Amino acid sequence: MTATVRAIRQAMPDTANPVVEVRNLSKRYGSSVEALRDVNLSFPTGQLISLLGPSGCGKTTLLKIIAGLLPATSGEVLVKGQKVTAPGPERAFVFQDFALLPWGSVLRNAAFGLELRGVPKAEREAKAKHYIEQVGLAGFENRYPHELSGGMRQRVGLARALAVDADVLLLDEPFSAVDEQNRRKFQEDLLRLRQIENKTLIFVTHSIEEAVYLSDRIVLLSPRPGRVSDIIEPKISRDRDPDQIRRDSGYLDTVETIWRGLRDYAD
Ligand SMILES: Nc1ncnc2c1ncn2[C@@H]1O[C@H](COP(=O)(O)OP(=O)(O)OP(=O)(O)O)[C@@H](O)[C@H]1O
Repeated sequence: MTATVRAIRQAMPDTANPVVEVRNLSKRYGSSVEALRDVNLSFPTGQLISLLGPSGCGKTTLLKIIAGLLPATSGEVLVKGQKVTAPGPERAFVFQDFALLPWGSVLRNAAFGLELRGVPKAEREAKAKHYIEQVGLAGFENRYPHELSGGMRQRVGLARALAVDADVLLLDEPFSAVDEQNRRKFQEDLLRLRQIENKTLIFVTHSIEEAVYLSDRIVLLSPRPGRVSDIIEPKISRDRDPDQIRRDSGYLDTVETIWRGLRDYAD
């Protein structure tokens, strides 16, 4: 296949089949910090969408408001048409530090979201085992977090999020705490899981390359107060070798376009 990467700039986000809608969302911390201003977005079902923008532009704030972990100052978030007022079973949040229980085994940690929901032990462990296998940790069920590498801990966090069977996975810089090798491997795993699970994944990243490589859609936020400055859809045919994709001129052009847009905001 030729011309596999294409960047399309959209004047308006489309509204086809959105699972998450963000409407006129603004967020202030106290009276002095205006984190987000009038953000409007729609997140189509089954897509992988990244939030990209300069440090402090409100990416994590936006993710946490969608998760229901933080209240908006004004505006609203709808998930499957319902207004968000708190965390809910249709959303799972994967924290930057994976938030694992140090005293819990891999199995207990992966099943923890289900444990909180009161799912019986046998049922939650069967589900957790399935996802432990899916994320490549079969055989490590009885290990503890301190016995695992950063990349493996990250996988446990992902298994936990997958096990609760949420429609939307919210990932706050899921790749930041691991080395480059694990980062790339985890990226491939996310793409594979996305194909078989049909979840909507919304993730925060600082890496332009990563956003272009992984995303169906990239939301670019302006410096604080964060507003949507652009939405870019890198059209990538992922049936090729990852290295080939990363050498594709269209991929590189998209990275360059975004970099030029963000360069002025770099420290
Ligand atoms: N609890 C808080 N109280 C006051 N200000 C806050 C709080 N949380 C975040 N902020 C401020 O709000 C702004 C947005 O923060 P946020 O963490 O959402 O940005 P970000 O884009 O995720 O940043 P980074 O890329 O550096 O992780 C920043 O200026 C931050 O300092």
